[in-house]
Amino acid sequence: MLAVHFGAGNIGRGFIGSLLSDAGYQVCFVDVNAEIVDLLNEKQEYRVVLAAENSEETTVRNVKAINSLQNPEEVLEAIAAADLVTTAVGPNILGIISELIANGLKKRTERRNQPLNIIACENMIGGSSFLKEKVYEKLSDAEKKQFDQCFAFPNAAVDRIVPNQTNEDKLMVSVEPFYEWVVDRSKIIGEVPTIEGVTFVEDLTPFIERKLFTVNTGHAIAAYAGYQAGLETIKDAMEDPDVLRLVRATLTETGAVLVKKYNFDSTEHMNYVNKIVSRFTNPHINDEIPRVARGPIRKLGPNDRLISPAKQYYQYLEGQPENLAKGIAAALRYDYPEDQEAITLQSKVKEMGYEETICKVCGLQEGDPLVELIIRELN
Ligand SMILES: NC(=O)C1=CN([C@@H]2O[C@H](COP(=O)(O)OP(=O)(O)OC[C@H]3O[C@@H](n4cnc5c(N)ncnc54)[C@H](O)[C@@H]3O)[C@@H](O)[C@H]2O)C=CC1
Ligand SMILES: O=P(O)(O)OC[C@H]1O[C@](O)(CO)[C@@H](O)[C@@H]1O
Repeated sequence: MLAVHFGAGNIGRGFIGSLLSDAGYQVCFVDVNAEIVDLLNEKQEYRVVLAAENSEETTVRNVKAINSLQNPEEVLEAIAAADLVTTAVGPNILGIISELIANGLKKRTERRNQPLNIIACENMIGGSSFLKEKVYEKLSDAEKKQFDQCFAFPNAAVDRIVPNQTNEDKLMVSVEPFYEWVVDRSKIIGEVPTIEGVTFVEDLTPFIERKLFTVNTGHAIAAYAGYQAGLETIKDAMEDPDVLRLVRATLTETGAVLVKKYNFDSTEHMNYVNKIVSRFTNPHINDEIPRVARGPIRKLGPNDRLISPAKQYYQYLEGQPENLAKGIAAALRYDYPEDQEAITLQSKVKEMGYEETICKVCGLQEGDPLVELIIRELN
């Protein structure tokens, strides 16, 4: 069995590639990082080490890689032969890889009539659906019909903290022990793949919202508030009483929305929140704030981890999401000079002021109570 995985980065090697290899797939990574691609082809294996007391280590074997900049034709061949395609490249890159995926799938339809699932493993709602849209933009109406018969893009939620790696062994990845990979079974075409560690569910929405509005909201708040407090790592941020208080208060707000919307058991949900807060404070993980804060414009988007739960707070509850607004204000102030989105965000603020920036970046309307609440926090 062959799995073609786009993105041999932290989550690609440290999570998706590792589970797929354990499930018996040969994993063919596709990446633009020549050093990583060459090393993967040279060694054909890499180490995954658990960031925990016992530093348990496993070796992921039977892997290879293609440099999509140098050998795009090879990528098309791999897609034509694949039993599964997955991605972990970042939401902004999905549009870029969609051309190769479209062409690979076209090649496949010329060769064989075998169904294929393409699963985007990104921190976003509807990642695979978005990738499908981008792929379909490149097709004729007849090709779209043909693709509908053969290919599916089930959405997924992936959760494992894999910080940026600074190991001497460039392929080795240090990962937290916890992981969760949930896939929308209702959209799978053909046989449901057997991958230990993947949970297939009929309705993904509660899972992805629970994950995005808890792990990712909490992490983002720790990062943006921690940055404003002059701190360097998530661990430092979580040790700061003010940041910790804000993270917990925010997760109480998102938790209240989730419990109301999905009828979750509130005690169980609080246990989930506590587990996540303890993951953020894992002493074996050195997670720098700029990694977790990266891409503030994306993270401030209307359907992402900060604005979406804040909007839903008004929909499902009484009162206002005061703490989410504090976190959003910290995100709007994020000015890390090595983050291109932070630079763009700050130039928008300079040019248009906060109100217009919030409306444009967060997709909110002037006069919306959430806009007013955020502005209050910024003053
Ligand atoms: N690191 C983590 O803990 C988690 C990350 N994610 C999600 O996984 C995705 C990837 O994140 P990370 O692995 O942390 O990032 P990363 O930066 O470590 O990995 C991304 C990889 O994609 C590659 N890439 C960039 N452009 C490409 C292209 N055009 N074609 C093929 N490969 C390309 C990069 O060279 C890099 O190796 C993101 O959507 C992130 O939100 C989800 C859960 C956990
Ligand atoms: O990968 P993104 O969306 O930029 O955000 C970083 C987030 O991803 C994670 O790496 C994994 O969920 C978290 O550590 C963090 O909340």
